Amino acid sequence: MEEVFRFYLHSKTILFHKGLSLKQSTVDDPKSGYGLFVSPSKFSNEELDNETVQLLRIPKRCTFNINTLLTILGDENEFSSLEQFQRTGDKIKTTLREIMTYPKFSRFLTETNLLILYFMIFETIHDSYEIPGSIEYYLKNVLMSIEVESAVDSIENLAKDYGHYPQIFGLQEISGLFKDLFQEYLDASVIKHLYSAIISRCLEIPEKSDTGDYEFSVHSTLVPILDFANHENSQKNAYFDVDPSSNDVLLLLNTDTIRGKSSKPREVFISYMPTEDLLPMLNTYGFIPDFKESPQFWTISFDRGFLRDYIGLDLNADLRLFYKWLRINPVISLVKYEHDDQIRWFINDTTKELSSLLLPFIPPLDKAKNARWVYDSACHLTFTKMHCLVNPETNEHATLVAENYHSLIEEVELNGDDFIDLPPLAWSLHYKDAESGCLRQRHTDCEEATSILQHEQEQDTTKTKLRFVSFFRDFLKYRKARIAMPSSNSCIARLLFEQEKEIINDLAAAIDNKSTIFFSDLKTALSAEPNKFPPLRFHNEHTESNKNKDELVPYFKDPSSYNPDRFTDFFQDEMNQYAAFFRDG
Ligand SMILES: C[S@@+](CC[C@H](N)C(=O)[O-])C[C@H]1O[C@@H](n2cnc3c(N)ncnc32)[C@H](O)[C@@H]1O
Repeated sequence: MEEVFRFYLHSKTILFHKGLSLKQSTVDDPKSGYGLFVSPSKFSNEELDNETVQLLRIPKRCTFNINTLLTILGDENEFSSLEQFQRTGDKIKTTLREIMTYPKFSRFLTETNLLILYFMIFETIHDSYEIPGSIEYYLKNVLMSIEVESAVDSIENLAKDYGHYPQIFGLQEISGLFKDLFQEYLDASVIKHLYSAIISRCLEIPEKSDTGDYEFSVHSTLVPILDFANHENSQKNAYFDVDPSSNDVLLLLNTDTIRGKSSKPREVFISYMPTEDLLPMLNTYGFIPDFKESPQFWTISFDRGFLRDYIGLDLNADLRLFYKWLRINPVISLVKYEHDDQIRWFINDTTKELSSLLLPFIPPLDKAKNARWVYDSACHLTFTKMHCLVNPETNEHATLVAENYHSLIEEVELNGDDFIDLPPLAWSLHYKDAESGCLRQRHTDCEEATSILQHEQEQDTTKTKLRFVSFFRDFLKYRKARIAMPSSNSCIARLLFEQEKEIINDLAAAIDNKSTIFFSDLKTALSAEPNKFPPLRFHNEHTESNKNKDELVPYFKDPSSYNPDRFTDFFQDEMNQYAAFFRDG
């Protein structure tokens, strides 16, 4: 890699500070590879008087993002002849046109994926077609030559144990897409290598727009040489920025990190992720940073099968169906934190999403006499009733309408999606009316339920959390057994399993020893927030469980004899609320 450094240094396209060099990283992790270094003695006193000093200036035309690639490929001067320029251009156009016809392609259209797609095309055609020199050099000597491993390398096996993590599931889908598109031309290992090399080196680089005064857009970009800077939040001494006058990318060193220090070379560190969310870091960069002083996060995604089979709650249907109908993301944030000289994992109950996850754990009303939530296994008849009232002309075919709703609901309940895209008319909430104190029941969505129950949630927080902790302890036991025999022994899988075991052991011990489990009980402010939760998983081609057909409610029950008042005191309100759905349907 030193040769690559020398190549760019001598090419004079990129401006280097004379104190900058490339060496093996000082980070004690076999994944750390090469890193950038500065020699403090090479900085003048004048430079050290400033807050920052420029280590690299990389002109926009030397970087690779979707816009710069189009500019390079559209420039005839980048090719040896007009004929070569046209030949390559035509080949790329036809290849892209074919790829666009791939049925699932639009689902994966992100800037990073397009960038990967272009480089895969370059790798496929570079033996027979001319590729502009700057692209070919970077592809051959950087992307294809570096050592890299990300979760995509062992994704098929990882997905067996972690497929319920949306990030792993998503990676499996995208890796399947690139495999489908390029397996005829490239080895599976090359496809994975190129994918990992690009995602681990891409940076979100701002670019000043030509139009607005201070308008910037951000692009997923590969930046030669800057992409050798390693991540270390606790020793971060540099950052990248853009020169708004030229859109050149700059690497800037904070001079206080070298001022008055020994003349020994120091590694340059930037931050890939200011708040360390460990699964995305492992997925993208293939390593998990050591815990220093800042909190680290992990978002647990509950196994959908565990939710389906869990019997510890007094629900008359499974927890998976509850979360699906109410569109609740079955995930919970955890935080690794140092408290009383102990570093361990806590449940991060500072997120607003937790109240939705806890909805099914709110204790029953009146000492268990009244279930809090009731599932209506004949809810297709509520759908039918509303449908026929909104569309009176369908009344005479009510049985047929019921039959249709029955099959639709059966399908959406059993598919692999995390949510059901229908009005939430399957679960009925039982609650005490805040004003009258009377018992009421109604169908609600998650927001409505959270707001209705806010008062009770506050009163019953301790009981609700206790019920959740009991569920969570069972979940930890289930996961411990589940990952006892990992289905992959790749390096990434080992890191992932070790990390999950650490989490399970910490939290199981805390629960068993009655130590603090919830972060809020530490009575201290959390200095960082976790990243946004991963999206709900969408996997409707897959059937999750095969319920015994005998268990299913027959659809032929006479719709006219069905009385929805058994489940709601607000039938008319609900019908008005969802009328548009039934009218459209
Ligand atoms: C943008 S590249 C940085 C240059 C890279 N070290 C190389 O040799 O090409 C990102 C990769 O560097 C490694 N890396 C960066 N920071 C690291 C750290 N703190 N610990 C371990 N590996 C790190 C990971 O392999 C990551 O995927």
